[in-house]
Amino acid sequence: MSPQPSSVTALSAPGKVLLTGGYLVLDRAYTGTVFALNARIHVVVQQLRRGHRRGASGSGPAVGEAHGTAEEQEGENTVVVRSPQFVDAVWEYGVQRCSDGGGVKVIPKGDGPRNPFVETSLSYALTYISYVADSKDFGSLSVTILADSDYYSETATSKGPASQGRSGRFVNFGVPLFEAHKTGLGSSAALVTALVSALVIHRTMQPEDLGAGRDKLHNLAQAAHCAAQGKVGSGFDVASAVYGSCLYRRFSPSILESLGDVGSPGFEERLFPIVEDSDTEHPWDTECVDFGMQLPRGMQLVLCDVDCGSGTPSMVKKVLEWRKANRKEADILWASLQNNNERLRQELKRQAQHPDAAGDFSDIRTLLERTRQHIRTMTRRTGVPIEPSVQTELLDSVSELEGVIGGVVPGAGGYDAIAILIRDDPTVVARLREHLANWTSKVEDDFGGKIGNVRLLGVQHGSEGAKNEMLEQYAGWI
Ligand SMILES: Nc1ncnc2c1ncn2[C@@H]1O[C@H](COP(=O)(O)OP(=O)(O)OP(=O)(O)O)[C@@H](O)[C@H]1O
Ligand SMILES: C[C@@](O)(CCOP(=O)(O)O)CC(=O)O
Repeated sequence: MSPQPSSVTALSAPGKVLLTGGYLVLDRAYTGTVFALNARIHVVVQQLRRGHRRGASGSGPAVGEAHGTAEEQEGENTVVVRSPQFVDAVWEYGVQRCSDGGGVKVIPKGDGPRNPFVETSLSYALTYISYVADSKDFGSLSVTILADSDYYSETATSKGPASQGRSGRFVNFGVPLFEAHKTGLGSSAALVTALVSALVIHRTMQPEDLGAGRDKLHNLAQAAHCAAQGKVGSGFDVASAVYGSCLYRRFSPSILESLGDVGSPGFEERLFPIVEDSDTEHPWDTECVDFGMQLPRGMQLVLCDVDCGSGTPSMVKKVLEWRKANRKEADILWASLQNNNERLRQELKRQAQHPDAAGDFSDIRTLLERTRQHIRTMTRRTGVPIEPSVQTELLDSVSELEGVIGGVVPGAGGYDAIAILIRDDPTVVARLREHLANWTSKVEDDFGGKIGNVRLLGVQHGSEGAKNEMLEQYAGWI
C-alpha cells in the first residue's frame, strides 16, 4: 500500500560544475569529474485542501497545507507552480489523464510564457505516480520553486535592499525569469531533479526513503530532463543533482530512445520500466563513482562569473562534427585529456582520503595546467571558443595569485563562469575578489567575445546530492 501523502514535502538539489571531461563525457568511453555545489534549487509541494485529504477531517488544514481556490476545491485537479523570486513567474496547469495508457499530462492554462522544464517534470512525475500509487486522484497541488542566488547574474533588485524582504537565504530578483542571465550552474537539472523527486516522495514514499529511492529518482529525472531539453545530453548535471559530486560515466542513450512523448499510446507502460530499471534489454549503465566525494582538506572550489554565457548546443554540435571529420587526431587528443583528467582526479582523491598528506597542491596545479593546454589545442583545432583568449587571460592572471592552485573553463567552456581551485583561506578569497574588482581584459579575443563584469560567485563545493529540507527556511516565501 502507498503511504498516506503528508501535506507538504520539501526537497532540494544542487547545481554542478564539470571540472574536467567537457565534450569527452558525451561518449561512454570517457568520463567527467563533476562537483556538486552548495547552490541549490528547492521545491516545496503543498497539497491543496480537498475533502478526502489528511488534515481536512474537521479540524482545519494540516500545518503548511495550502488553501485552494474555489475552482480547485470543486472541480478538476490543478497544479499551480510559482517561482516567487521572479516577476510573474506563475504557471498553472490542469491535469489530464490521456487515453490508451498515454500517461498523465499537464495542460497549461492561460497564454503566458511556457516553462518546458516545469511542465515536463510534472507530466513525467504524475505519470509515474499514477502508475504506481494506489490512489489515482492527486488532488490539487501548489508547488513553490526557490533558487539560491548564484544561479543567476545579479540584477539591480537582487543587489539592493529590496531583495531581502523575506527569508534570508533567498533573494528577490525583481525581474521576469527570462530576463535573468544564468551563470551556468545547471538550474534546469537541479530544478527537474528536485521537482520530480519532491512529487514522487510526496505521493508514493516517505522522505526517509530518499536514499533507497535515489536510483529511481535519477532515472525519472534523466528521462524528464532529456524530454524537456529536446535532446539526450550526457546527463552529468542530473546525475550530480541526484547523487552529488562524482566521477561520471554516462548512460547509453538507447535507454531513453524509444520512450516517445507523454500522451502517446502506451507511454506509461514504457516509462515505468525505465524508472524501475526493469527492462533487461536496456539496463541503466550510468556510473557515479565515489559519489559525495569531498575536496582535499584545505582546498576550496570557487567560481568566477563573467556575465556572458555561451550557447552550449551549437558548441557541442561543432565539436562533435570536428571529431567525426578528424577521428584520428581527435582520438589522440581525447585520450590525452582523459589520461590527464584521470590523474588529476586520482590526486584529488588521494589527498581527500589522506588528510595528513594534503597541503602540497603543486601536482594538482601542474595537472590543471596540462588539462588547459589540451583544451586550448581543442579550441584551436575545432574553432570553437572553449577556452577563448579572454578566458585564457583571466585564468592566467588568477593563477598567479598567492593561494590560487589553478583554474579551468568547466563544462562546455565558452564565456561561462570559470572554476578555480584555491587554498581554503578567507585571505585568498579576499585577494581574488580584489584582483577581479580591478580586472579589465587587455587582449583582443580570438572569437570576438567580450567579458563584462567579472565577479566571484558566493558558491562553493557542496558534494551532497538531493536532500530533504525543513520548512522553516521558507518563511515568507510559501
Ligand atoms: N527558479 C526557476 N524557476 C522556474 N524555472 C526555472 C528556474 N530556474 C531555471 N528554470 C528553468 O530552467 C531553464 C534554464 O535551463 P538551462 O538548461 O537553459 O540553463 P542551466 O541549466 O541553468 O544552465 P547550463 O545548462 O548552462 O548549466 C529556464 O529557462 C527555466 O525554464
Ligand atoms: C559539453 C558537455 O560535455 C558539457 C556541458 O557542460 P555545461 O552545461 O557547460 O556545464 C555537454 C554534456 O555533457 O551534456
